[in-house]
Amino acid sequence: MKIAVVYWSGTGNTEAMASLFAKAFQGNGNDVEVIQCSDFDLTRIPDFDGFAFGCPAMGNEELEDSEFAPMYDEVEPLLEGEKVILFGSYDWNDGEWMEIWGKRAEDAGLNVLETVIAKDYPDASAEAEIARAAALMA
Ligand SMILES: Cc1cc2nc3c(=O)[nH]c(=O)nc-3n(C[C@H](O)[C@H](O)[C@H](O)COP(=O)(O)O)c2cc1C
Repeated sequence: MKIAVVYWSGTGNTEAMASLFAKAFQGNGNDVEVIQCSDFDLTRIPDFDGFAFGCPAMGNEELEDSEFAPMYDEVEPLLEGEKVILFGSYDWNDGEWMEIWGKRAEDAGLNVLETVIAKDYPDASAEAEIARAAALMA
């Protein structure tokens, strides 16, 4: 498969998760492109068979609103039935933003294979969770 890993990261934690996803996808024999969200738009969708979108909890349990959310709002309606994994880092809450995001994506008809969250920088257990989730993209 050709997989796009599309992410936003302010302080590098979600970026580290994106790198771990890329490594895991590649280890499973996929072609991977890691793309900053501002470089991704709807014209790129046909290039890929699967998508991993990464964004930390921002605002008040929200997606980052200046770069990630505008991109995601544009592409989500065009991803019906597509395989996606959603991931991101958080800190002081309990991951509610990802529950909201996952439900939103399912309601839009995306095939959400898994959601993965990491508190701050991804630790060894987050890395294992990423490897397990990445194997679902097949
Ligand atoms: C403006 C701002 C808003 C945030 N809002 C939340 C939040 O609503 N819930 C939460 O658990 N963490 C929140 N955080 C913490 C970040 O999600 C956390 O630091 C995360 O690891 C950042 O990921 P990054 O390094 O990929 O930018 C916020 C951080 C910032 C700077």
